[in-house]
Amino acid sequence: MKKMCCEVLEVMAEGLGIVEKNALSKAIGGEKSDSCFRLNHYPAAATREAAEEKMLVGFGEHTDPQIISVLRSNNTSGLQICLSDGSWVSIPPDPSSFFISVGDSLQVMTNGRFKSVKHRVLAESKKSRVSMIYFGGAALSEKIAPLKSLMSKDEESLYKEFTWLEYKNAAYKSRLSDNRLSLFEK
Ligand SMILES: O=C(O)CCC(=O)C(=O)O
Ligand SMILES: [Fe+2]
Repeated sequence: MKKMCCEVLEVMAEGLGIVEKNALSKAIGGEKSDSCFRLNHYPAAATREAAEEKMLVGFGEHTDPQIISVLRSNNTSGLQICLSDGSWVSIPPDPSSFFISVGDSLQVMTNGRFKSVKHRVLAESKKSRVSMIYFGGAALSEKIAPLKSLMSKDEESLYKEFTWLEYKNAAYKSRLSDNRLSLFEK
């Protein structure tokens, strides 16, 4: 999983025109990277009507605080992402693909060029959902800041300086749905 995260981040760095291939991936490639793996289980809604009528939330809306997340489920729907106009879009399950999302830390490292995606899970199916997610995070002491090699002349960081430990502590103290990055915006 870590290798896949690094490869995706290397492609993203290339797409941003950064010369140093591992400029983004080195934060999670090292031994001290604070990455973790999570399994979620969402029991099925009792009936399809219950799922449709009550819009049962299995995992409330949030952004992931780490750099990047890689997810796969047991081919069961439920995951939705929020578009910039506030509408929710269902992500079709795909047993042969990984779903990759940008976390808050990557938003900061790219000074807002990539945005962390707000998502949630609805228990909308009669089938129970199991998902597995690898969260690629930086070392606890690592400064999360825009990459110098990416910033144009006169461009300023949109964020205050903080370490991954500071952000993680703040994120876990806040409510899931809070815009947790706003605490660190300048
Ligand atoms: O279970 C899912 O599909 C998503 C869960 C999630 O967003 C998370 O664990 O951060
Ligand atoms: Fe998430």
